[in-house]
Order: sequence, then C-alpha cells, then structure tokens
Amino acid sequence: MSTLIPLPNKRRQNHYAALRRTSINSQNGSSTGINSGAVGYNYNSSRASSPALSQRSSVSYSSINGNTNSNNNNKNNSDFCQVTVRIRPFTANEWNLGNTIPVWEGNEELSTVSYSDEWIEKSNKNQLSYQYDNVIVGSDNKELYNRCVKDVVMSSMEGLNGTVFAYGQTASGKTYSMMGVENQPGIIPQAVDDVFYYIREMSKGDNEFLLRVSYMEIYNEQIQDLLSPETTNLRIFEDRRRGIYVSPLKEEIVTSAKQVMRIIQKGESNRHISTTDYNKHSSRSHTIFQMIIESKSQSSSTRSSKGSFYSQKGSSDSVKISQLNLIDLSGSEKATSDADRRKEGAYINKSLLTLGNVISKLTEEKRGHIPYRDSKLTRILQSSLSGNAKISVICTISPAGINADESHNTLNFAKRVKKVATKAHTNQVLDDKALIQKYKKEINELKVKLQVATDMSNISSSATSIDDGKKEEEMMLLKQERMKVEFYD
Ligand SMILES: Nc1ncnc2c1ncn2[C@@H]1O[C@H](COP(=O)(O)OP(=O)(O)OP(=O)(O)O)[C@@H](O)[C@H]1O
Repeated sequence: MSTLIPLPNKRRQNHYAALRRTSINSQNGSSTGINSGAVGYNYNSSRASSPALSQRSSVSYSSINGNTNSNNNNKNNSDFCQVTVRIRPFTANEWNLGNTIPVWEGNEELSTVSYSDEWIEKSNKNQLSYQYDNVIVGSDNKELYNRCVKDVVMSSMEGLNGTVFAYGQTASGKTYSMMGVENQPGIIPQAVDDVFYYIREMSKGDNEFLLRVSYMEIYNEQIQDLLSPETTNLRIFEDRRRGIYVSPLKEEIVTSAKQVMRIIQKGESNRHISTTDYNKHSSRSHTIFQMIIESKSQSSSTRSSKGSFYSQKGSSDSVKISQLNLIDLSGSEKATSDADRRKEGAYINKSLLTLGNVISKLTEEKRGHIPYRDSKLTRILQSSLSGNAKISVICTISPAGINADESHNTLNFAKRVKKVATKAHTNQVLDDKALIQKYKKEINELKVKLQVATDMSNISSSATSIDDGKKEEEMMLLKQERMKVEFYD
C-alpha cells in the first residue's frame, strides 16, 4: 500500500501523472478485463428505442394516474434518488416451462411498467400500471448505465457520496446489471472506467486524486472481506469523523481501471455463489464494492508574495472525500429444495425484509425509530438511506407468469423507495480522515526529522570548536527554522 503513496512532492506528482496516463490507456479499450472495449462515454446518451416502446405506446396515461401521485410528489427528490425498473427478457428456462406470455411490459418513454394486454386478457385482470424515474427493457447495460447511474458516479467524483444498488427476486438480473457479461459490461466496470475517464478528461489536471477500493460480502449475516478472506471478525463501527464503517477491511489504493477490475475478479472468486432451483449461478450474499475518492485542487492554495500561506475562496487546505457504493443484493426467493440454500435464503429474506421495513419507516411522516441495526445490510447502508448520498436503485424483474407475484413485490418496493428523501452534500474535510492529507503531513514530519538529523550530524562532525551550549542553541534554531519552512511549504 505505501509504495503507491506519494513520498516527496515530486514523486507524488509522478504518481498522479501515472494515474492519468493509465486511464488514457483504459479508454483505448485495452484495460478492464471484463468489459473488453464495450464501454462508451456518451454524455448525451439518448434513450434507445425498444420493441416494447412501440408495443406499449397504447397505454393510456389516465390508467396510471392512481399510481403516479407519490412519484410526482417526490419530483424534487429525483435528483438525489433515482428509481429504475429493469425488465429482463425471458430466460431459456422460462420459455421451456411454457411461460411465454409477458405479465409485465415496460414503456421506456413514459417510464411505466404495466400489465401486458395478453396477460389482462388471459387472467381477466384490470389494467395496472406504475411509473418510475426510469424503465429499461432488455439487455443493453450501456443504456442502463448512462440513464440511471452515470450521474451518481460523476457526482461522487465531485465529492458527493453515491450508492447504487440492485434489488429483485432471484434470477431477475441483478448481477447481470451490476457486473454484466463479457459483451455487456455492467454498472461496476462502466463506473470504474468512468472514474478514470473523469480523472483524465474532466479534471483537466487541476485536481489530485487518490482512490481506494474495498470489496465485501454479507453472507448469512456475517461480513467477509472478499479481498482478504482470511480476515475474521469484521464489525461495523460508527464514529463522528468516519461515519459508519467496517473494520478491519482491506483497502487497496488503485491507479488504473485495469487494476480495479483485477481486484474485483480476485474478490469475485471468493464470493458465495451456488446453484439454486431458480438460478444456476445464484449470489448467496450481498456484495458491496466501495470506492473512496479523495480529491484536492492543486490551485486551491497559493503562497503570497510575503511567503505566508493563504487560501482561496472555499479552499483552505481541504480535501474532498466521497464514497461510491456499488451493491449487488442477493435475491429474495421462494423456498428451495436444498437445506443449505434454505438456510441462506432465510438470512437473505430476513435482511431484505429489514431493508423494506427501514425504507417504509423512512417514508413515514413521523419517522420514529428506524430499525437500521436489525441487519448488517441496513446498518452499512444507513448513511446513504438516511440522507447523505445520491442513490440509484435498480429494481430488476422477470416478465414471466411464474414470477408475477415476486415481480409485483419488487415493483411495490420500488414505489416505496421513491418516497425516501435524500439530500447529498459535498464532503470537505480538513482533518486527517483524508489519506492525502494524512500522508502529506506524515511526509512533511519525516522530512523535517531527516533534515534535522542530517544538520545535527553535520554540526557535530564539523564544528568541534563550538562549545556545547552554543551547539545546542544552534540546533534548536535550525529545528525551528525547518518546521517553519515545512509549514509554509
Ligand atoms: N437484462 C438481461 N438481459 C439478458 N440476460 C439477462 C438479463 N438479466 C439477467 N439475465 C440472465 O438471466 C440469468 C439470471 O440473471 P442474474 O444471475 O443476473 O440474476 P440475479 O438477480 O443476480 O440472481 P441471484 O439473486 O440468484 O443471484 C443469467 O443467466 C443472466 O445472464
């Protein structure tokens, strides 16, 4: 870890320059392992049209009025909390079971999810429709990222905390959305590429960045460090300066998208994944990939002509620090045939139930006690849910009839999340919570010590004629002088 931490100023500059250089390579498609070149940076991405769009253009707007009030009431909140419903295509398994009539259909233009006409006809139900911030139909992860997540990632580069999580029934497409597949990189690899893109393109060399990543899972209510599986006894702590954090958790300092993806792949190999009745590769744990972004403006402080240190507006010697949490929840599920899977399922369902309860409480006018501590997941998500973060929630559903009820539960969950009010603010820190600050301080202290030691040894070896008292006085003056220089440096 320390090898990457800049030591003398010059080395530190090289370190950040290297970081910028490496990100250029990653943009040329040579970087991240999983997303071989498929990521683009279209800041003006337009909504892709989909077959479902034309199919559902007949949905009458009046039919959804009953369900859109809460959404409209929270319009001001949508900058901070974006709720997306993603409907995946049918899987081969669903086709084989003869579930070919879609229950739910999405209209990307109206951002609605509704019963399909075929389903209404078959089941003799009334039309039902919900509206969200975004509705995404199909397999295009780039569209998902650009429309629903990019803004959160970009904001985290500006110092706002960000949290993105995927919620949905087992096999509904959470991992597909978060991690993706080879030709459709998901949210995590795209976010990682974007972070390095931002450092290269957007900061125009004005800022220094220091990035750290960690990767953990919550399995059967135990926290495990995916980057250091041998570490035991990870616990959640809270203090005024650091907020809520897990310790001891390995954090790796990273300098390129490629390196981050290697770290993620290493972490992935330690995850709990099993075959269930519903999904061949079912995630049995919630995973939290966290990036901690520190940035410091190079022009934020200047030395006056008199040599004193003064700060420009709003800068002082402050460092912006923010967290980006990318979370793949395990899926709620019906009882499965295997005993171990049933036990895991019970833990999963309990923590998701707590998440639902917490969110319900947060939407009540008189909030009262909010049971964050009832599960590790809600405790870790506490600061994001209770205020200080931009959130994007991706709720994934299957269109098939066998999953109709679970999909409906997910749609109701998405509706409730929409009512949670969050307001993120930039985190400026002036203390040694920020590593940049902390290391800089340590480096300066070491430099002073080294210089004083060198000076003292020079004095004692050369000036044999100086009497002891004078020597001591001279050394004191030297030390003070060094401290002063370092302070203004
Ligand atoms: N939008 C999509 N487009 C194409 N295929 C998808 C999509 N979403 C999911 N799939 C496929 O469906 C299957 C199940 O998806 P995935 O593993 O992502 O589900 P999950 O919600 O993460 O499940 P679990 O909670 O059990 O881990 C996978 O084979 C995946 O590739």
